[in-house]
Amino acid sequence: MGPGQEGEEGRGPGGAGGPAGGGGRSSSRSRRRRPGKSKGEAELASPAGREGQTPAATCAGSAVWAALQPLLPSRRKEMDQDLCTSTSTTPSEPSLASLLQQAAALLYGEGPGGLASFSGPRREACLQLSERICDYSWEKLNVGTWRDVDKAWRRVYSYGCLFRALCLCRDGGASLEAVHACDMGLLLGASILDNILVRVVRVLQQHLSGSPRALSSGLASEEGGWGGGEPLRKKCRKEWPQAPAIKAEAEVLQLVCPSLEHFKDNYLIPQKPLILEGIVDHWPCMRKWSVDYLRQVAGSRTVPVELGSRYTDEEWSQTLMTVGDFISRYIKSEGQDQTGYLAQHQLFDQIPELKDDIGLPDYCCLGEADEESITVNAWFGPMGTISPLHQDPEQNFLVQVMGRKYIRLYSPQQTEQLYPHQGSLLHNTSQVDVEDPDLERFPQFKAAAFQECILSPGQVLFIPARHWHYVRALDTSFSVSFWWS
Ligand SMILES: O=C(O)CCC(=O)C(=O)O
Ligand SMILES: [Fe+2]
Repeated sequence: MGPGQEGEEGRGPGGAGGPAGGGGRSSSRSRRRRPGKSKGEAELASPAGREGQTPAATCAGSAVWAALQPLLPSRRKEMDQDLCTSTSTTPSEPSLASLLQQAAALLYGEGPGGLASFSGPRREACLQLSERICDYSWEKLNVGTWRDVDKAWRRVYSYGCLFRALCLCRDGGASLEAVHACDMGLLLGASILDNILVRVVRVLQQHLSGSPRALSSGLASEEGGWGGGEPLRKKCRKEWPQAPAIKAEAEVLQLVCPSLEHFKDNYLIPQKPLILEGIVDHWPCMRKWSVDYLRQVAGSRTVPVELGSRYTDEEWSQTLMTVGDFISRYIKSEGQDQTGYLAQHQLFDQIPELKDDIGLPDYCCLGEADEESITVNAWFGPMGTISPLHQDPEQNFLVQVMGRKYIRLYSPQQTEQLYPHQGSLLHNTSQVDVEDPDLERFPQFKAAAFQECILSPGQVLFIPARHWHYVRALDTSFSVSFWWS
């Protein structure tokens, strides 16, 4: 989970948590393990991809190091204090605390040179330690369900990733491996040193040379428990009728910029769905974002991707890959018979450049909780992604930025007719395939009252808390959801 990605809700079983930065949805498969030390990781750790020691590389290393140093605590003592907090709650692991202290000692050095003189054998030794720290904490992250993983272990993992990234780019300059190390910390670790990994990766991005396309590939996707491996053969729903005919009597109402009062009295309080128009037209994403723009800004960043048509399928899994690879494999590739979905991911905490392109719907101020508690998720995928019928605990503004989505809504009063899965993991998900229901197994479903719409770019759907929603992308689509209370 990325910085601040503590929300454990969403489609899929709420509350199980998930490391993919994907909060609850990722957790929808908490029975799946997080990615093991993968082939991808092994490749990334191989010397080949690391810092060439050419004079040019060394020069690049000096420039990036000069930019990174101000981000780090200026004195080792400050880092030690933070390390102590990170390890104080880990179940007595003196050896690990000592590994962290040793890595910090190598980073800062004993002499007057301090951080500036971090190089050569000190860097080599620190790199080895960082890998041991990552491996050690990785094991801890992979035991039991994500929800039960001690946050202290996630902080330790972040430290391992930070040390690793610093070592990788010292001498050799910014590299994709270093960006990947930071992203792993952001996705699976917990915030350290006031979210330093976000700032480090921003500096690395600024120093990476090469075309965005070149930057977007070359990192192997994670394998292991999150899928990868055998490609799925399940067809996505490309053969579905593009846009279903919307029944006039079931269509969700649309209003252009209603006043806060009007929205509150007529939709929020009575918990009625509504499409709001004209409220996000001025957001930069509405004119800036395209598949190519996303590749340019985020191509080299590692993100969680869901593989398979829907998270309720047995074959469904999750993997990690760069945005660039995701776009090449699942968005741009023709005839891809497997669906990939960058779903329910707090991308904007991971990549603040993209956050600058979005805003916060004004109507969120009607909530009682403070702004910081609003969960903002990205949903980026090809035509045919499906979010099975499910409910979330909070109010939602689903902002459509690119492409269209077919959405079906059922009020919580209809719950019995929707046949939620039994048991705690998928209790917030219906067993019914909305567009192809098995009416013999689920006879009441036919009688359930619903509303529906095709959500187009610039439109914002208000989904009241606990309203059941089913979503199918009709085009390559990017939506941003705001969960608020
Ligand atoms: O767009 C989707 O696929 C699902 C969105 C969703 O479930 C949500 O925003 O809560
Ligand atoms: Fe949802």
